[in-house]
Amino acid sequence: MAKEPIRVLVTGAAGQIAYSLLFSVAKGDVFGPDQPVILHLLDIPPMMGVLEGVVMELMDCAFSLVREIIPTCDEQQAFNDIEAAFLVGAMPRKEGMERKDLLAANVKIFKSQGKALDQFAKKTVKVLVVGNPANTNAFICSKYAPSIPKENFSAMTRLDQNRAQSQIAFRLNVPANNVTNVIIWGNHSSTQFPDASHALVNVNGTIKKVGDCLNDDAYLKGEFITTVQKRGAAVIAARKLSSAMSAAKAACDHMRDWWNGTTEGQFVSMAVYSDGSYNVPADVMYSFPVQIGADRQWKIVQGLEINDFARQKMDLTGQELKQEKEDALSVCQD
Ligand SMILES: NC(=O)C1=CN([C@@H]2O[C@H](COP(=O)(O)OP(=O)(O)OC[C@H]3O[C@@H](n4cnc5c(N)ncnc54)[C@H](O)[C@@H]3O)[C@@H](O)[C@H]2O)C=CC1
Ligand SMILES: O=C([O-])CC(=O)C(=O)O
Repeated sequence: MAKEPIRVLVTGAAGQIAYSLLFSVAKGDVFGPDQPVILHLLDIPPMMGVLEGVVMELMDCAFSLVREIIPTCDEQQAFNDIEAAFLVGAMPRKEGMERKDLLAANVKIFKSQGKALDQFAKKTVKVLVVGNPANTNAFICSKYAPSIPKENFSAMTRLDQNRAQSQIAFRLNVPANNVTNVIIWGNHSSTQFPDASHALVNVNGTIKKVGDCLNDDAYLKGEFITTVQKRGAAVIAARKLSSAMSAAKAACDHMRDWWNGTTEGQFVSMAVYSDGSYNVPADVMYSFPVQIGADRQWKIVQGLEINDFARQKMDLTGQELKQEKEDALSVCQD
């Protein structure tokens, strides 16, 4: 029997990331090749002309899964009855900025959209925040949507995970998906902790520890971490625009795994509501390794060994999240 269409929202729909993201969602890469979608596309009034062009192109792709396209600048219409939301719409940073410098400009968008989620979306909606500073925007969004479980909100650190996985895969000369279980801890910022100490690699059919194959502790504790931490800034310096194709790919990977579940024995990183696991701060959106079942509920992977090196890095990024949260709460009170 044919599936009923689901309503999927993409905000910032006239922007860079959405241009790649919409293609993949419409093609069936996220919700499955047999899942029809009704696309809700939100942007601000001055972008409605550009959005019209995006709608034309989506139509011209002749995707069979797209049942309806709703371009709008009205939050009620955008959030009405949605089952999944990609909250991308926000200002991107420019060269020389940290992502938290966007907080004052962007966090109010997520306060308003939290309220809209609360009022109009399905209570089971899965929300992925991409707009920066993503963790703290997701925290605010959830705070203003008290009728929706906190577990339904997440922020994107999958791009960091993909970057980390790819750095290792190129170094070991294996395909990117042969590397698994790299972890991103904490904030999607330059304090994040990319951790390869639990990572595995499939070498000609044999699963080995990445650390044993690379045999280069100095790299994994040094250049590997800083490359991933600074990759967003490096893309901006080169492109004069922030990453878009790779951000869209990561958003698809994140939502696909949330919707369909993770592969047995593997975990992925998502910034989710922290319960204080691993003694990191609670009540912030902290990126953890998670596993997801067919019920679409994520669970933080427990019991991983944390050494002193990791402890210090996990604490540092946790402190930054606590500070960002305080700053965001005071912006929202204005
Ligand atoms: N979490 C992550 O890994 C990543 C996050 N980002 C962030 O994603 C965000 C979007 O990036 P781009 O698409 O490159 O930016 P962009 O500037 O190309 O597009 C953003 C779009 O959002 C729209 N917008 C602004 N306010 C809005 C509102 N209240 N409601 C709906 N739409 C609104 C703008 O009009 C624009 O069309 C930025 O904050 C960027 O820093 C980017 C890459 C990776
Ligand atoms: O660096 C930026 O501002 C955009 C972003 O979040 C990333 O590429 O990771």
